[in-house]
Amino acid sequence: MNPLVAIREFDQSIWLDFIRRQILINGELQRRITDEALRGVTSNPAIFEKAIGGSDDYDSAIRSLALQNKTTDEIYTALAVADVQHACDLFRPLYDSADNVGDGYVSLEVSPALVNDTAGTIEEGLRFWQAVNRPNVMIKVPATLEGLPAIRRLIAEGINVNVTLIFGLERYRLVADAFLAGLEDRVQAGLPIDHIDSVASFFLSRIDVLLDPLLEKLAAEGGEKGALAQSMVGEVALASAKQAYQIYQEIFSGPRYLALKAQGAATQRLLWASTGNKNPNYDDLKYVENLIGPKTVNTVPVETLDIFRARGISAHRLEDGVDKAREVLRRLPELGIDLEELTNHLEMDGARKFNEPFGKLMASLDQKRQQALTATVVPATLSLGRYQAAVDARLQQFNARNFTTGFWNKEASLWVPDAAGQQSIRSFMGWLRVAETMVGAVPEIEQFVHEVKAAGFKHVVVMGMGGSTMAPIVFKESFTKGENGLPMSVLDTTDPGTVRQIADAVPLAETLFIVASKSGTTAEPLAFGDYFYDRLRQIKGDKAGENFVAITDPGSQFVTSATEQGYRRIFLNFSEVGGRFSALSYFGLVPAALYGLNIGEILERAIRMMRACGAYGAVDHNPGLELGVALGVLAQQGRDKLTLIVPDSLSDLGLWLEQLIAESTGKEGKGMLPIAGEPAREPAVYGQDRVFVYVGYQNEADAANQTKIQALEAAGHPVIRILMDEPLDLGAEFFRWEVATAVASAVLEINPFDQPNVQAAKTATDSLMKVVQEKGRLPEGDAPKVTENGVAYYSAVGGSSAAEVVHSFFAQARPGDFLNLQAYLTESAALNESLLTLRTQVQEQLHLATTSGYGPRFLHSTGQYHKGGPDQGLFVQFTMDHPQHVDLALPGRSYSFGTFKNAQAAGDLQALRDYNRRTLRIHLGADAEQGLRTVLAALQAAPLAASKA
Ligand SMILES: O=P(O)(O)OC[C@H]1O[C@](O)(CO)[C@@H](O)[C@@H]1O
Ligand SMILES: O=C[C@H](O)[C@H](O)COP(=O)(O)O
Repeated sequence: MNPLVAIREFDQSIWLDFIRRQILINGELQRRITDEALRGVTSNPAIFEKAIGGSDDYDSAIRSLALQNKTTDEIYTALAVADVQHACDLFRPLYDSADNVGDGYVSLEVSPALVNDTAGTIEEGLRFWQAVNRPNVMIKVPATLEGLPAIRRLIAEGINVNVTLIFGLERYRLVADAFLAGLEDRVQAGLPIDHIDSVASFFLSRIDVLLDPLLEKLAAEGGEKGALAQSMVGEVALASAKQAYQIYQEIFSGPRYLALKAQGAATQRLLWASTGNKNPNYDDLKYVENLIGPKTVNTVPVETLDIFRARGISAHRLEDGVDKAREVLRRLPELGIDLEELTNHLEMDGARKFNEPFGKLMASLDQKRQQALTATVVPATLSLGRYQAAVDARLQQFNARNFTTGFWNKEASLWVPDAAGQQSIRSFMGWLRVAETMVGAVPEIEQFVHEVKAAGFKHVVVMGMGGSTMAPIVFKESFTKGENGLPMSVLDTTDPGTVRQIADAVPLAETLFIVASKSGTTAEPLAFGDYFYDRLRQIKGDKAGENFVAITDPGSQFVTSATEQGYRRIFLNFSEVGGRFSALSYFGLVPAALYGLNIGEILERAIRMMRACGAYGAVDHNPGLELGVALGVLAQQGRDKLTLIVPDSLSDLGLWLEQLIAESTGKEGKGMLPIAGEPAREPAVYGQDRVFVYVGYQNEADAANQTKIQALEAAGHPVIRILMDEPLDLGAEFFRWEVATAVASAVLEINPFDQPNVQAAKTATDSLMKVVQEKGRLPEGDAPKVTENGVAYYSAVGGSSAAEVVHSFFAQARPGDFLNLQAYLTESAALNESLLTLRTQVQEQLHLATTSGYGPRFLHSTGQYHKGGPDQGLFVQFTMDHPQHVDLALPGRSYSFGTFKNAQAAGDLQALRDYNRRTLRIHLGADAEQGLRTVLAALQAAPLAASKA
C-alpha cells in the first residue's frame, strides 16, 4: 500500500509544506489530496518568496493589482490570500467530511516583521482571517513571547491558529497554555469552542542543524564527554519531539483540558515542522518515519513527500525510545549545552530566516509595481482637420461639467433626461470595473482549462449570438492558438449548412460545447445547445452533460435547465454587464483561456487602459473619453460612418466593433455605423460621411493601407490611428472602445445600453414561427417582382428584368446612405468574394458606404442600427433554399434549423418594411454561389445611377 495512505492507520496526518499557484491550477494539489491522502497545507514567508518571487506565474496579477493602485503589502496579501483560498476550496470536501478530525486546513502566516509585535499580530491575524473567509484556514502565529498573547486572543476570537517556530519544551508548554486560555476566554464569554482547531508546529531539522556541529566539535575532543557528545549527534531534535509528545499527552489528558473537552474542544495537535532533512549524512525520512504517532501532523516539503511515497515505512514509532529521549535531553547540560538558551537563538534565527526572504519578496513586488505604473497605453492619434474646433469645444464643455468624474460615478443624467433611461444606464455600468473583478477569477478559469484538458477534450465550440460570441471570434482570429490551448470554433448562425460543417468537423465526444447566453432566453443558443446535446446523448447517453458548459447571468432560466442537463460547469457572469460590453468577463475570457491565451495579461492591459481612462482629470488626453467625444461630435457633423481599416490579421475586430458601436448608438434615428471589410481605397470613391479608423500594429508593415490612409487624411477626411504593440493589447482596446462608445452616446444623448429595435425582428419571427407550428410551414410571402435564372427578386420598386429591379432599387440612393448586404447563406470564400465585388461596385459608382453581414448574426449586432438608426439604409437581403439533405431537424421542435433561419430572414424583412426601410430581397435558390454571380451580372448590365433627389 502507498505509505502515504498507510500512515492514516496510525492516525497521523500528512500536510504539504508548500504552495504555489501552478500546483493549484494544474491539478497537482488535487491529485495529491485524492491519490496520496494529503490532508492539509502549510505556507510560510519563505515559501511564498519562492512561489511569487521565483516564477513569473504571478506577474500579470501583480501588474493588474498595481494598476488598481494597491500598495506592495496589499498586492502580497491579495496574491497569498487568493492561493490560500483556492487551496482551502480544494480541501473543503475533506474538511467537511463526517469522519474528519482537525484536517483539511491551509495555513497562512502573519508577516515575519510582526514577530515581536502582539497588537500587530492580532490585527493582521484578524484581517487575514476575514480576507480568506474560509473556515478551513489556519492563521500562523510565531510562538515568541509576544506571539503568545496574540495566540490566546485569536483563539478567543474563534480563529484557527497554527503556532509556528516552536523549538523548545518550555515554550511548547506556554503555547498549549495560550491555546487553553483562549478557549477558556470563549467559554467565559458564552461562545462555542467546538469548531476551533489549532496545531503547535515544533521545528525539528533546524535543531539538529544548530546542535550537531557543537556536538561534533566536543566529540572530536575525545574522552568521556566526547563519547557522550558523539552519542547525541543527530538525536536532539527527535528527542525533543518525543518529549514534546509526552507533554502533549499529559496536558491533553489533564483536568484543565478535560473541562474544555466536555464543551466540545479538540486538542491542539503537535505538528512536526522543518522535517525536510538538511544533512546529507542523514536519511531523508529521518524526521518523518521516526515521528509517526496518533493525533499528530507532519508537514513535509514536496521532495520529502515524494521520497516517503516511494520508499517510506509507516509504523508507530513516536513512542519508541522515550526513555532514551529523556536521557538525551537530561544529559545535554553535562556537555555545557543549554538547550533552552539555544532555542532562543533558533527563534531569533527563525525570524530572520523568514524576514530575509520576505523582505526580498516585498522588494521584488515593489519593483514590479513601479514598473507597472510607469508603463503607458498605446495612444490614439486623432487627425480631425476642420472638425477639431467642434471637438475641442465639446471637450471644454464636458470638462466644465466635470464629465470624467460623473462618468465613473455613473451619473446617468450625462446621457438621457428620463428616469427610466437613467435607471437602465446605472444598472448596466458593471463593465467599467469587470476587468478588475476578473483578475480574481483567473486562477479559477485556468484551473477549469486544466480540468478540461485532463478530461481529454480536444476541441471547443463556443455557441451564442452577438456579444456572447463576438469576443471569442476576435480572440480566435487575432491570436494564434496558445501552446497549451485547444482548437476552437464559434457557432453563431442557424444556417444548417454551417451547423452541419461544425458537427462534421469536430470530434463530437471529445468536444466541449460552451453555450453562452447572458439572458438565457435567446432562441439561437438554446437551439444550438439542444441540437448538440441531443447528438451527444446519442453518443454518451446520460453523460452528455459532461461536454457542456454554460455562461449566463445569475438567475437566468438557463441556469436551471443546464443544471438539470448535468452541464459540466456553469459560469455565472454579472447582470450589470451587458452582452456587447462583456469581452472582459467570463464570456470572453473562458473561451480565450481554453484557446490557450494568457488571460491574466489581457486583463492587465485592459486595466492599464482603465487606469488611463481613470476617474480624475480632464476629458482631453483621456484615451477613451477623448475618442468618444470626437466620434460623437463627428457623427453629429455627418461623419457617422466609422470606417475601419485593419491589416488582415485583425480582420474580425470589425465584427466586435460593429456590434458594440452600432447596437449601442443606432437608435432614436441617430447613431454611428461601423463600416468593416471595405478595402481601403483612393479618396474619390468615398462620400463626405466617413471617419477613418486605422487599428494595426506598430511593427507590422502594412504599407498599402497606411499610404491610403495618408491620402485620405490629405483629402480632408478625419483619421484616427491606433498602433498596438501585439495582440495582447486588444485587452486594452476592448476597454478603450467600450468607454468611447459610451461617451459618444452621451454626446448623442442616447442610452448606450439598450437595444429597443432588435425586438421588432424577434417579434415578427416569433409570429412566423407560430404559423410554422400550426401549419407546418412558413406562410407564402409576396410574389417576386421578377424571377430570372432561378433567382427571385422581391422589392417595392418595379422592373421587368433582374437588371431593372436592381437598378431601380439603387436609384433610390441618396448621399450619406449606406448599402447593407444581409447574407442568410452558408458562409464561403466564394460568397465572400462576390459580396465584396458587389460592395465595391456600389461604392465606386454611388460613393455609398457599404456593409455586409451573415444572417442571423448581424440581427444581434447592426440589426439594431438598421431599424433604430437614421433612415439611410439600402438593404439587400439574400436567402437560399435549404434542401432536405442539408437541413437539420431540431430535437423536440416541429421545425428545422433551415425553417428557423428562413423565419428570421422573413421576420427581419418584415420589421425593416414596418420601419419603411428600402429593401430588396433576392432569393438565390439552391446554389447560392451561382445565384449571386447572376445578381452581379444583373448589376453590371449598366452603371448604377443614384436619384437626383
Ligand atoms: O447573450 P444573450 O442574452 O443570448 O444575447 C445575445 C445578443 O442578443 C442581443 O440581446 C440582441 O438581440 C445582444 O445585445 C446580445 O449580445
Ligand atoms: O510550517 C512549517 C514551516 O513552514 C516549515 O516546516 C519550515 O521548515 P524549514 O525549516 O525547512 O524552513
